[in-house]
Amino acid sequence: MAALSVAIGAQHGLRSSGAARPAAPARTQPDESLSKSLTGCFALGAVAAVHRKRSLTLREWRGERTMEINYYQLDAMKASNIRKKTETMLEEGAAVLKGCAEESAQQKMLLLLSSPAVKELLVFLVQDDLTVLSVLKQLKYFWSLSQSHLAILLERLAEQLRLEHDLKMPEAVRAFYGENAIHLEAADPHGVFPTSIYRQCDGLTLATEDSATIESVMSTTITTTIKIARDVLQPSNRLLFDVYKPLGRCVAVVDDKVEAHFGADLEKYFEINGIEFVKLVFSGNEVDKNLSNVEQILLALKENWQARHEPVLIVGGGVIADVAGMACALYSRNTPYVMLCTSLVAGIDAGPSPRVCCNGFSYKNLYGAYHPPALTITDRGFWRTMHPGQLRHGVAEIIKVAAMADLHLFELMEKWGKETVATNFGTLGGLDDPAFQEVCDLIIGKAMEGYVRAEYGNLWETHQCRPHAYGHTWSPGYELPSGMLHGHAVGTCMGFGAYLSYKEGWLSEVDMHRVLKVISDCELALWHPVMEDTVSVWKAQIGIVEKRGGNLCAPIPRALGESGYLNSLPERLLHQRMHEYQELCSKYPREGRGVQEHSVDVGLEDPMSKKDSIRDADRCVVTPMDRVVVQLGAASQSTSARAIGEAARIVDGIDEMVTKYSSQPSEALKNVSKRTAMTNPLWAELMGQGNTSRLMEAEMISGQAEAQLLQLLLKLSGGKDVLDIGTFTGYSSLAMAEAIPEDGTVVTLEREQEAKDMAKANWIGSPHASKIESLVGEAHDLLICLAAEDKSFDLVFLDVDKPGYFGLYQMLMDKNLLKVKGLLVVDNVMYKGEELSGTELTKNGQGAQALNQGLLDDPRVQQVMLPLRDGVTLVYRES
Ligand SMILES: C[S@@+](CC[C@H](N)C(=O)[O-])C[C@H]1O[C@@H](n2cnc3c(N)ncnc32)[C@H](O)[C@@H]1O
Repeated sequence: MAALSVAIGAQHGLRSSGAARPAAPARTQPDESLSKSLTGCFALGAVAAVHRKRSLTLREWRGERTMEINYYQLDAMKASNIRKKTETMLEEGAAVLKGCAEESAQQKMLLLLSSPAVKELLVFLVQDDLTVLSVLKQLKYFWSLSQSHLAILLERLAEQLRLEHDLKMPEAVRAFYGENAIHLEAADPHGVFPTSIYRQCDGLTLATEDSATIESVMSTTITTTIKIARDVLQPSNRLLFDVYKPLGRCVAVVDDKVEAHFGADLEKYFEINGIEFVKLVFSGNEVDKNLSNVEQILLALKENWQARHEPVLIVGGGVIADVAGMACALYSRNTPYVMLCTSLVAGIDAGPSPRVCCNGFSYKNLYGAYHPPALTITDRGFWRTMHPGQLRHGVAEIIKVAAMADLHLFELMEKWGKETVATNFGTLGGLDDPAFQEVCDLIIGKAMEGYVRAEYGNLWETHQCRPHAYGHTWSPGYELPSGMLHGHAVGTCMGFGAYLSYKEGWLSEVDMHRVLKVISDCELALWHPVMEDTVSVWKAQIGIVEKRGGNLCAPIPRALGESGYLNSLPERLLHQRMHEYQELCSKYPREGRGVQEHSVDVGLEDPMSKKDSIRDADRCVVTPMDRVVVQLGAASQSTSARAIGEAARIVDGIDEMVTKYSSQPSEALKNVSKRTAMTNPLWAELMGQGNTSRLMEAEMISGQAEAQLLQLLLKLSGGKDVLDIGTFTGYSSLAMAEAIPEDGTVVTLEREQEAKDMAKANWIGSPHASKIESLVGEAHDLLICLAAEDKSFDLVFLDVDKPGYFGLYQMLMDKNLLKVKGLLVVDNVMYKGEELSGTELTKNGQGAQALNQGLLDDPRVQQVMLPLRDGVTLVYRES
């Protein structure tokens, strides 16, 4: 109903906000089907309003099947008031429609909106009784899409009436609705200027009289709909039509593998329905579930002028649901999306999940947000193209819900589990058996309902009584090393949980075996040899206790279909129970092993082979110490993330400590900071290439400690003619300029004009800036010029591309650019510890090594290498 108010506001030029676009994409013309559906929509609203049962199923009303929804009980008085008004409106509306049967849809709508009974009801709903409005909003979102989209259609129609047709709304009618819109600005801004029709927020703010203390309590309402449907891509199917037709277009993020099978069907659907379709295809592979993929999606959305109120359509399985859902959470801080699930796991678990996420630095789901879809559609028709092994492992998620929360579903799985697996859930067999088809839908619907009931009631995961974590307590310790598909790992852990429940005296022995049997019947694993390493399983338990806020809180069935939580399992007992459980599994078919239980068995890569070393090595290695951390992580995959994080903290701490206990830089030098560098396009360019800010900071800016060293060396030596090779931010030039006498000079060389300009800007304000002479060009060419001018220097700081180091050094020596008794300071001589690690050297590593060796071989110099940051060598020229 909030959107209905928008429709009314739109008559008066009050527009709902959306992203500005260069040119508005062509919008859909309202068609005749609109006027046909009008009467139905009004009737739907009427029945909803007066229906006083606590629960109502759509099946009762429209003969379709959907989940049962609980509604608020309406106050009898309000209901009868609405009923009266609605009946009057229906009568009057029907008469209006009858009297203008030959008119256009626009004309019909105009007449309807002008009718006194319609006007009265619409305004009554939003103005006189906001409680009822909120109830109707629930009904709108949870019951019938056609009703909710009436509101959007009204807005579009009103806009078109105003802008594109000669049909003018009479002033009196416009004024009537206009007054209502003005009222709403104060009473319910969501009703007149919404940016989202799926979310609302409210806040209660209290303050002391002097406003010195302000307390606020905020609340959020998120609405969502879940549909189990068939033939969603049949052009006659209304589900996607109802969302996107009123908007005029659909921007979709599609999994690349789904695109191969269903891309053409998707295009056809939107084409036949006259809806502009923008298809963005992205990888749905676990290995690509990273932040840069999220960024790519964000960019694609921006390039297509995605507005924050248009739901993005996400088509695919669990990975694309996570990654594209994450992009939607970030895009304009929160953009709605519709999830069209094409895999079993997505269809009952990841798809409607309120959690969206991506991996980072090799940690699974390091980044994430809570952002449920506005609409989730599960159509098992898509599963016919799934690899049977992929489908099978998804079944574990159904058993999980069944054992923990739904005995009826559990019994269905006992009876039909085998057959659903064998037929890809009725898509590769059993097609001509309507009863079996019904069973398949029922199983999916029930599993979905269980999931939604548990997860949406604990949206922010603010407590750990999560039945859905059944099968996820100990398996994280061995899933990755085993190479098992997730569902099989969950299967083993569910079996173990059922055994623990039996040992606790919760499940009877018979029921415990029922759980094990259903897992086994569905050809999922109960046991895997990797579990013999019970020490790893214990480590996993420690990790999970940490994750669950200090509690084990392991979900296991208390009875079949009922959740319980085990909060204590001492180490010795865990080892013992694991051995007992192994023995138990050995008596099951296949000795408890699953069918096609490994990722490689279903054509996927072994996740271990793709598991990049612990901290995204290439990006994080800046200094030799960084290399130590990476080696530590790579040495043992079982090294806990915490230990590696601790090592990283110490390594980072070394730099911090050196900085802390060295003399502090001048204010001018402080200004030449990382932030200054970040404003430069060079920074953006390097970031675009995937470098991190840490890399930029450490590699490109001569750090504070090095600057202090340069200053001390100059003060000690009394040098006043200085050459700085590699200007970049100008930090080292300015540091050295500060340390030389008034008549001293720093000549600084840089290949990039942009860097020179940035450095110059950074020196403004320093009284020492006048000592700096800045030259642009290749260092090699500029050295030739300087030599031709007979220039020579007391101190040279060399800090450019490493492959050129040795050649430049030879020029400095051979052309006497470095004075005898002068000092050369060279940065990055350890080059990220490449030589130390014994790995193949990069060109930069080779460049640093060539210089190091060249210095050793040159009798004219004496040098010392200092392990400061990335290694600094001091070279004294003796002859
Ligand atoms: C490591 S940064 C220098 C950092 C600088 N000392 C500071 O304090 O910000 C290296 C700079 O040298 C420049 N450069 C690299 N190779 C060069 C070459 N062969 N000739 C001239 N400039 C070069 C790069 O463009 C970059 O700006």
